[in-house]
Order: sequence, then C-alpha cells, then structure tokens
Amino acid sequence: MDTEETLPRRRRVQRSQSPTYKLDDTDDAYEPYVPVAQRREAKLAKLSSLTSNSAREKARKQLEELLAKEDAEQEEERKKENARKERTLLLEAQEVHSRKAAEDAKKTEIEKAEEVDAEILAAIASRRKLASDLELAKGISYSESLKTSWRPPKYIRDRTDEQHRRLREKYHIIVDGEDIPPPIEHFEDMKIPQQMLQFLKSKKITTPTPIQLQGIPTAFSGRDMIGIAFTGSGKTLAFCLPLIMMALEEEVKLPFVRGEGPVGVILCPSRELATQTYENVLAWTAALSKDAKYPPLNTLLCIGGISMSEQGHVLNKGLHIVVATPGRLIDMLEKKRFTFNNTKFLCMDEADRMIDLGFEDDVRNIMSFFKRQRQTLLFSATMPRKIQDFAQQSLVRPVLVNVGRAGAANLDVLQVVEYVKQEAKMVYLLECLQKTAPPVIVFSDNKNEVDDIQEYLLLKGVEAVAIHGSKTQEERQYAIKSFKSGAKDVMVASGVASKGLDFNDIQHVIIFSMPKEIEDYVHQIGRTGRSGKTGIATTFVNMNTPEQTLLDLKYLLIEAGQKVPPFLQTIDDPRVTQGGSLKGCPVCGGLGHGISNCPKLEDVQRRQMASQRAVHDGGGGY
Ligand SMILES: Nc1ncnc2c1ncn2[C@@H]1O[C@H](COP(=O)(O)OP(=O)(O)OP(=O)(O)O)[C@@H](O)[C@H]1O
Repeated sequence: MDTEETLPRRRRVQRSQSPTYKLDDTDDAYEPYVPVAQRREAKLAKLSSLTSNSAREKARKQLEELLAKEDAEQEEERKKENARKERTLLLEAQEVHSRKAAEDAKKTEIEKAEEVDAEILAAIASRRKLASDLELAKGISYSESLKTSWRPPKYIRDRTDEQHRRLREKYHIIVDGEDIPPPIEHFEDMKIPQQMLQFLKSKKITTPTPIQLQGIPTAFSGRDMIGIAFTGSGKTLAFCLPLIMMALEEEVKLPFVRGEGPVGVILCPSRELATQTYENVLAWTAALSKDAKYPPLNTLLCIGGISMSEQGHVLNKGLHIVVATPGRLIDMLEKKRFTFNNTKFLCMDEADRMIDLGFEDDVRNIMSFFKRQRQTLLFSATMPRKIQDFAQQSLVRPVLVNVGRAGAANLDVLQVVEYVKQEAKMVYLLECLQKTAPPVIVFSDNKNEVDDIQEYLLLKGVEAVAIHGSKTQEERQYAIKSFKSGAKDVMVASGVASKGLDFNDIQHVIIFSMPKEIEDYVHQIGRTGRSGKTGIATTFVNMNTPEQTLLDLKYLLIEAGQKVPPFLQTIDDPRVTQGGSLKGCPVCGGLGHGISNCPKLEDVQRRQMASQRAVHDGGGGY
C-alpha cells in the first residue's frame, strides 16, 4: 500500500524508467503509474480517517508541503528536460551544418556549377502549363490518350518488350513514357495505303528512318509525343502522315462539307517552313487520291504575307488540314473563317522555337480555340531540357522519341571551322565557294551583311539570291523558288528565314558569321547532309566570336567526332576538363557552358525585360 513518503520516490523511478520500458518487461521493480488526482484522493481519504483534529491538521500540512515539493521537483525536472532537448537540437543543427560544410568542401567545381544551374533552372521553370486559358481556368486535364482504330500487325504485337528494346537499340532510338507503341521497320507494316507507298518509293523513300519507325506508330496510336531527331532525318513525314491518315479516315466515314474541319493543324515558326510543309502535304494527299478508292483531302496554307482569298476555293469546301504560322492562324480563327470546334490534332514543327518566348502566348491562344481533347505532337532537331520538361507536363501520357542527343549535329555533315579575320572574310568566301559544286548556302545572322554578301557575289559574277526577314514575301518566295529550281547557285540567308528548309542536295553550307546560339548553328549546318547524303559545312570564326560560342562549338565537334582546329583546342571549359559530362545547357543545349552563362537565357531575359518595359510604357504591341 502507498504511503505519503514513498509516493514521490516511486514516481521518479517510474519517470526515469519509462524511456527504456519494454512491453514484455517483467522486472519486479515495475510499479504501475497512478494519476495525481487519484493519489490526492487516496491521501485525502486517509486524512479523513484520522480521528484527532490535531493529527488531521498535522497530516494535512505535511501533505501540502509534500505536494508543493513534488510540484517544485516536477517543474525543475521539466526545465532540465527542455534544456536537454534544446541542447540536443542545437548540437544537431551544428552537426548538420558541419557535415554539409564537409560535403561542400568535397564537391568539385562541376558539382557546384551543376547545383547553381539546377537552382536557376528551378527559378525559371515556373511557367504556366501549355494549355488553353479555358482548360486552365476550368481545371480540365485529360488522362487518356485519343483512341484510334490503328493497330500494329499481329506479328509485331506478339513481339516481346525485349525484342522492341533491341530494335530501338539497333537504331539508336531512346524512348520514354508509358505503354510505348512498338517500333516498325517497314512502311508496309504500318498499314499505309498502297498508293502512298508507291509515291514514297518514287521519291526514294523506301524504308523508314529511325524517327519514322518509332514516331509513326506512336502517332498512329493516338499518343501525344515529343520527337527529337537530327536535321534532315525525315521528321516532316513522321508528323504529316498520321494527320493525313486521320483526315482520310474521317472523310471516308462522313464526307466533310463547307464550314466543317479542319481535322488537324501543323504549326511552323516561319512562312517558308510552313510553305514547304504545305507543299509536302499537297503532294502526299494528291498521291492518295489518285486511287479512286480515296477521296481528295483539302489543305489550307495559312501564313502571313499572302492573300487568303486566293485559297477561297479551299475554304469553300470542307477543310481537312491547315498548315500555318501562328499570327495568321490566330487572325483567321478570330475572324471565324474556320473553327477548331472539331479539330483533334496539333503538331508543332521546330517546336522548341514555337514554345520559346515570343510564340508561347500565341500557342496558348491557338490552343484556346480547341473545343475537345487533341493529340499533340512536338518535333524538332534541338530541344533543350527546359523545353522538354515544360512540354512534357503539358501533354497527355506523352511518349518521348529521341534519336541521338537533342541538339547534336548530323553526323553526315563534315564540319570545318576556320579562323578568318573579319576583313578577309569576303575574299575567303570566294575561295570557299570553289570547294564544291553548287548549290551552296551562305549564312549570316546580320541582315545588312546578308545583303552585302549577295552584292559582292553578284559583282564577282556568282548567281546569288538573298533571303532575310526584312525582304518582302515575294522576294523571299522568289529567292527560294529560283534556288530550289537550280536557277541560282548560291543562296545567302539569315538563319531565321531558313530553319527547317529542305533544299535538294545542298553540297556546302558556309557560315559567314557564327550564330551566338549553338542550336542555330546545328540547324544551319543541317541544310546539308540530308536524308543520308553527306555534305560539308565551313564556319568562319575570329576574335569577334564570343568564347562561350567557341566552347559550345568545340564540344559539339568533339561529340560528332570532327577535327578540332588548334585555336579551339587551346580553350577549355573547366567543367569539362574536370571530368564533367557533356550534358548540355538545359536552356540552349550548348555543351560548353551552364545556365549561369547561357547566351540564350540572357537574350530571353533581355527580351522579357523589354516587353515588360513596353507594357509599362503603354507601347509595344505584337
Ligand atoms: N525514309 C526516308 N528515306 C529517304 N529519304 C527520306 C525519308 N524520309 C524523308 N526523306 C527525305 O529526307 C529529306 C529531309 O526530310 P525532312 O525535311 O523531313 O527532315 P527534318 O528531319 O524535318 O529536318 P529539319 O530538322 O532540318 O527540318 C527530305 O527531302 C525527305 O524527302
């Protein structure tokens, strides 16, 4: 039985034992815990059982003292416990701090730089999802891909995942995503109409390129996808064919009448590229309708600088396919010349440029015209990680199809980099033109320089045309037509005007002034060495070329197994010399720098600040 004297001691014993107490402890010293109120009651009961007043009074005093002492002890113990806890937390914090300092000291410069890059990337990654404002406002997001009736042939469906993996490995195809459709090595197995196969054969397109053999089945299956493959590797067919087949299926099911359609839209960043894609679609759809079995499909070219009334005959019929640049497309949609009420396919060619600042809001605007779920395809030869990550979260169960590193140069191009003083460039250009037979493209990012080069070449008797953004649409069309037809030997071009253009058998690309962004260089040299043929690219650099650009160029040459000239060998990026990997800047894909000194990011930020200033000043406008 408890006595007043023994209680406090027991409680202390109990307290000190509790942290190590085990459920199955059978220790005899264990005494069950008795709550304070219960103990007080027990003591009071005992008190009241005393008979004499003086004895009761004495006992009561003793009890009060005892309880006061007990409370004081408890308070003291609590303070000690808190102090112990505080000390432990402080010590823990100090330990964590010193551990981190030790880890930091162990980190290489590369790791530190990578951390800085990751922080900057996270800071700039807070972009709004690429979806229409309506979808964003209503919180609409789709979790299932579009259903299509297409299925691979049974013998391919019966293959194991391991067989698919080996096939992809054979063609250096890297994929990412859930339930990826199988790669298919033959056009015949893709269930493409015979008429189309024959037409492709007549154009020497007999076996699918790697991006086609994985990309076409993926798109035929209704999946959203990001397709990345080097320049000249046949991406256009990979995204046009699925749209043509989708349109054909719809038209066969229920013929389109005026005011209906389009089934899908292909967005391009430049008028020239849109025109070229449009011409391809026209040729492919015409080939199909040669067979009476297939109805004709109507395609509209929707670009700035041309009169849309010339295509009135297309608009007067049901519309199947639209190939467009963003500005004119928005204009037509706003004027309700056609709607996207039943449109379910959107493809962006050179998608990194489309999504990149400048077009991003236009793309969102265009998406807001869609009234139902769409299949979205993004294609490009260059696709920095920043854009890939951003795009991926905007697509539905996307499949990433990657042939080689995004932003890597086409290995069929022999890259020659020469140090040429600024004042010697024109004369040396003439010498360079002797290296190969025409056609040759000369690139410069400066419009005035483009004009100067053309003038100089004309003076020297070279048949040259020029193309850049300040030329009229007629001048641009004339330049491309006469160069494509072979009437002109040399085309002098600014990079922007010629991205993605597919000219026949360009022998030689001369880069008169090296673009600041390595992605542009990759696209420019990619005008040669197309569809399996080889070509040469000669690039002039000198002391005006920023060191960052030279570093990007150097590591790109190394990656492509090209000769690195001695003047490039002498400059090094500490990140790479310390054993860093050639991962590429997440913003522009350049191999010779991180985000912290990315020329593209600087450019983007400058443009952003300028547009904010314009809005603030009440000026600007698109
Ligand atoms: N399977 C194929 N076999 C042979 N040639 C092909 C094949 N597919 C496409 N081509 C041809 O290859 C050339 C380049 O194709 P395309 O313009 O689609 O390249 P791309 O990958 O879009 O290049 P870029 O990134 O420069 O725009 C075209 O002339 C096209 O006709």
